[in-house]
Amino acid sequence: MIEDIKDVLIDEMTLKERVKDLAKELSEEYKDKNPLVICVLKGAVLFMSDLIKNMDIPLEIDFMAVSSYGNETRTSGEVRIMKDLDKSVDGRHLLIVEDIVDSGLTLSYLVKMFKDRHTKSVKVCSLLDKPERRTTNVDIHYVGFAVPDEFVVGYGLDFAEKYRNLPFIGVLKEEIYL
Ligand SMILES: O=P(O)(O)OC[C@H]1O[C@H](OP(=O)(O)OP(=O)(O)O)[C@H](O)[C@@H]1O
Ligand code: HPA
Ligand SMILES: [Mg+2]
Repeated sequence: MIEDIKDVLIDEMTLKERVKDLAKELSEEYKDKNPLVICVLKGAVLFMSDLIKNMDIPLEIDFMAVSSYGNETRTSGEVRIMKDLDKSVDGRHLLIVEDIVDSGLTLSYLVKMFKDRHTKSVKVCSLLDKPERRTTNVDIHYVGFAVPDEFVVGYGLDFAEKYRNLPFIGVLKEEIYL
């Protein structure tokens, strides 16, 4: 797989350090709120796991699967709920954990949906933010790293379900997807 990577954007050590810093900030913000921390599958699964391991506060977790990219490198423009939450969000402080915000479509859809479900608060933590690609405005309260307008993979992020298990964030060679 490494031969498909044009360059390593964020290495494993840098990821680990930044995730620890984010976890510290979030622990402060949510120490008395028993947040429901929602992992947006599949891409956020590695980030979520490392993040909550470093959060030394009471919290609960749940999972949501949405899909908008399928096997492409551009959003389909349509967000599909593939798996909804198991738990009620009524009166809860929600923290949505994402791997990347690109066009903003996925997240804006989720935030609106949760705000309509009588939550106490809804905030967002995304490992990556790709501001150059934004087409739908959405607040991201905690960001790991801003990335350039390149298709990135690794640490949970995929292209056609591949590369999620790379331990770093890398830029995929164009010839792989063009
Ligand atoms: O800001 P957007 O343009 O909506 O892109 C961001 C979304 O796209 C990816 O999900 P994908 O649809 O690839 O599903 P996956 O997490 O299972 O890979 C990524 O995990 C985000 O959820
Ligand atoms: N990589 C992987 N999945 C994505 C990306 C990306 O750069 N942008 C939106 N979903
Ligand atoms: Mg994906």
